[in-house]
Amino acid sequence: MVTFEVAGLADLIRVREGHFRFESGHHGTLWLDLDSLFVRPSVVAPFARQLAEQISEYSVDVVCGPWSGGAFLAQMIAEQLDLAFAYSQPAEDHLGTDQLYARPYSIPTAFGAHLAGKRVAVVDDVINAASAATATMAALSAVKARIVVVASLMTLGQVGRQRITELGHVVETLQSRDHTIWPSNECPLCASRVPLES
Ligand SMILES: O=P(O)(O)OC[C@H]1O[C@H](OP(=O)(O)OP(=O)(O)O)[C@H](O)[C@@H]1O
Repeated sequence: MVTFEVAGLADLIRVREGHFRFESGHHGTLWLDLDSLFVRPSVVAPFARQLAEQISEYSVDVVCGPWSGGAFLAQMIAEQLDLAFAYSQPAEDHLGTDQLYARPYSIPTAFGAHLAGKRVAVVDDVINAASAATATMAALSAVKARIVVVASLMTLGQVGRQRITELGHVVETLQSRDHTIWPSNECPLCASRVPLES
């Protein structure tokens, strides 16, 4: 079942069980309600501080996260380490399909202009399939930034973490939770005709 390594973080995140399709196009059984995580920044701040400590080992210039949860966390960590901040934004379309990793992200021009040659930490509140994190990494590469670490408060399962590792990057996290995800054509819930949750 669940192993939460950092006391208290679990209490901030409500988990729903069911049959879900994620931004990556994968299907899986857990949906984390992250919308309320940043309602009170002072509650998340101790966890952000702990992740900031891990990131500080990598001589980072800029902390960058995908909009929106990753960006909120990136801004907190950038402030705590007195570093620059940037965020990536997802394309408006490319939602709700089973095609894997189809949603591109981009860096807003005002932030991208300062990223060439900089050492960047990519942070996300949660890494599941790593759709947001790896699309952010591609967007950072497009503006010639150098990714030196990828970090999250929590990783779910192995698929996303493995994808980042295969791209040659280190993942730092505070805690991990089991989660199995599948491409839609391998999803046992689809095979059992369990409807997707909205
Ligand atoms: O590793 P992944 O499979 O990409 O999943 C993790 C992403 O999902 C959540 O974002 P969400 O899509 O819910 O958008 P939000 O941050 O705007 O709530 C979370 O904030 C991560 O960015």
